[in-house]
Amino acid sequence: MMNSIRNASLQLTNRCLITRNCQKKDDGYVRLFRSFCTTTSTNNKTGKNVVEKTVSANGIDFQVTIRNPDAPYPLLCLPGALGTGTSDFSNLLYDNESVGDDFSVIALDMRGLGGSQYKSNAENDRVHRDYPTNFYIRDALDAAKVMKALGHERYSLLGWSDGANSAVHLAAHPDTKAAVNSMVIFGGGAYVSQDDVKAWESLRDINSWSKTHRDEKAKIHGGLERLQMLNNDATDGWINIFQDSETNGDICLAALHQVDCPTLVLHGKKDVVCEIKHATYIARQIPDATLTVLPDGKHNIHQRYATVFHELVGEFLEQTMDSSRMTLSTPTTVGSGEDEVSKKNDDQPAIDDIAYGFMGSKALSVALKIGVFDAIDVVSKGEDNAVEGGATLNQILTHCKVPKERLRTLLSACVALKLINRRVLRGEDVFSLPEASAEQLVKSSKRYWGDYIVGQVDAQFYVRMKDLDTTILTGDTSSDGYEAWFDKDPDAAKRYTQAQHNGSLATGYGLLKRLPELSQGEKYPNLRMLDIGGGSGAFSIATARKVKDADCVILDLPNVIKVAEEIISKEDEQVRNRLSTVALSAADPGNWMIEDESFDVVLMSYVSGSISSDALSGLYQNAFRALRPGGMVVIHDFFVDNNGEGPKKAALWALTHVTVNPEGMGLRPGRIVKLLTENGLVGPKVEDMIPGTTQLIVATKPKLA
Ligand SMILES: C[S@@+](CC[C@H](N)C(=O)[O-])C[C@H]1O[C@@H](n2cnc3c(N)ncnc32)[C@H](O)[C@@H]1O
Repeated sequence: MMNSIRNASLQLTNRCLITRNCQKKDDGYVRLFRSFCTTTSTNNKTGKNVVEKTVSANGIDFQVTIRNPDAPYPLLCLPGALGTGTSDFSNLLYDNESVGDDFSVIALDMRGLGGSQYKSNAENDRVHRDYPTNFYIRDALDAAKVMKALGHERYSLLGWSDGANSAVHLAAHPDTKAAVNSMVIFGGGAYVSQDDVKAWESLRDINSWSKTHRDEKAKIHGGLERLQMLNNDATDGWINIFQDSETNGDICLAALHQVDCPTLVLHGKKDVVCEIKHATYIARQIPDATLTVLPDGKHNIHQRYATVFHELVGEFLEQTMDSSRMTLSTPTTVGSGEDEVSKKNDDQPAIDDIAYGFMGSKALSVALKIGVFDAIDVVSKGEDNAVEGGATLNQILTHCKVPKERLRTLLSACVALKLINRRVLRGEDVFSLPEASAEQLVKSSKRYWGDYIVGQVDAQFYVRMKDLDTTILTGDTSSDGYEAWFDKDPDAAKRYTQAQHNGSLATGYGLLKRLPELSQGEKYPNLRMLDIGGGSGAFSIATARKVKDADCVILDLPNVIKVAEEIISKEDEQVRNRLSTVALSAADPGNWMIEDESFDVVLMSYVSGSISSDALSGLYQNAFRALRPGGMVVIHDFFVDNNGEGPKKAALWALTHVTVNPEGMGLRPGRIVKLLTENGLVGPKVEDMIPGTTQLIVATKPKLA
């Protein structure tokens, strides 16, 4: 992943032109160009003006190859691992149809590679290509310095594979981001996993690569021996990023959130070197990003589909070249053929669905309350039921005590909403449940979460949403935050907490599956977890049930803790004994009563949006204190993507939450990642939890040096 060598069968372009400006020696190359900005000019076969320059920056003589050096808009191109400017971007540099004559394509050889192998002002003093854990950032800062030396204050960026990762850092770093007008990245990855480590190890020996690929790279790097050495170092470097407790697998996770230039993420759907999930992830985390997928593309889309690639990149650069910001967001898929560029039109809003949405929500909660779904389930499973797999209106009536005509109207609404199916049998309506309703809306089902819909969504938030207009305008609510609400109204605390329980229990089991390190015992042999804003204790209960010897502390407001204790008391003794509670407000960071460095995991599920944004940093600081070195913070919540466009459910939940906590933060991963890293946590990773609804952020407290 993240490098052009992982896929040994990768088809390389045959236009590796690096040797044109280097004299080959037995161990590699010696420089032809020594002084700052030495230039040699070539008119290649296309008639385009391509020059090579040596530029001194950060004590190294870097080689750049530039197409159209006098064009007004510079585009800095960063190659993949063990690639060079000319080997990786020969199409952009030399094709007749590239990205347009307004752009000056500047392809850089990274330090220690290709033509950038010598220190400035020192005869034949070689630069060793090493891979410290911050090498992506170092490459980014090198590249920015080169552009400065070339006189470019502002430019666009294009990065492939490892070069994409460095491009992200360049566009995110506080010292360099102002220079970046827009960015195109493809084939890059955001993080390293154990699977990546295995894959890299399997390709450490260059004899495992295809001969063509090995020979191409050997030609660039001065022979097989040096190539093997470089590949050993690169492989160790990538693996170190995974193993190091500071980076913790973070290639550019935290940096993504700091990128604020318009970004085009391109990816080949069939890329096995860097899977499409990285591109999807990156496009969601960069606030102003759009993702375009080439369905048949692999890792080398810029070579295999050069024409389409140039069109897409050229169009994007043209739209962003005057640095007027544009909003790009809709993921698009383009045809695999070069003539098939087609983009989806933006969907139009379903205004009537939105306007009538409250009616559907109410239909669902009333149907739950009067037991319509349970009735259909019971009747259709009854042995003496003459209507196979369903229930008639009269049969439902025997369970739901409401007048027939009104029940019929309610059933019609539910059928229209697809909550219930209708068919006609012997002239009579027969109602049945679609799979989702049977699973989620019938009380006896394991995945039932109707309590939450009725007890929280309908009884509490539906009512509060009536005041949203006032709250948005003035910040006034019927109670000021959860603390005041639940202190004043213990019944509300009880109802809210009970309603949450079932749904959160299921999510708690889901979390254990998602984060196997919680349950496998290797990382945390006697897991100790602090569950801040733990509510009913659902996540802790799920953990204590599933993880032998796990010990969980549930922290919440006093009236909530009373309910949690009731719920815990119903657990088996061996589970109950490993659950304890603390009644405390997490919104008061100064009044923290938790022992330092006593937990492996601090969980905050649906809490970050429940307290005022002013208190959030203090809460994360306390979470950091509570963790042992190597321990992790797990934040689960409704996050709106950094670009503020959705997911819809998260965006609507955030709005609803304003009616309880008007001083709360509109949660976006980037904002939370920033707060976590400011409070000392490292390697933050964001991923989906409940698809389209909630996300998870995991970050680690570094181990002691
Ligand atoms: C939506 S519930 C989530 C409960 C639980 N974490 C779960 O996911 O099931 C939010 C919880 O945050 C708690 N909470 C809100 N403000 C709090 C505060 N200042 N201190 C402690 N807990 C708080 C609420 O009482 C409530 O239990």
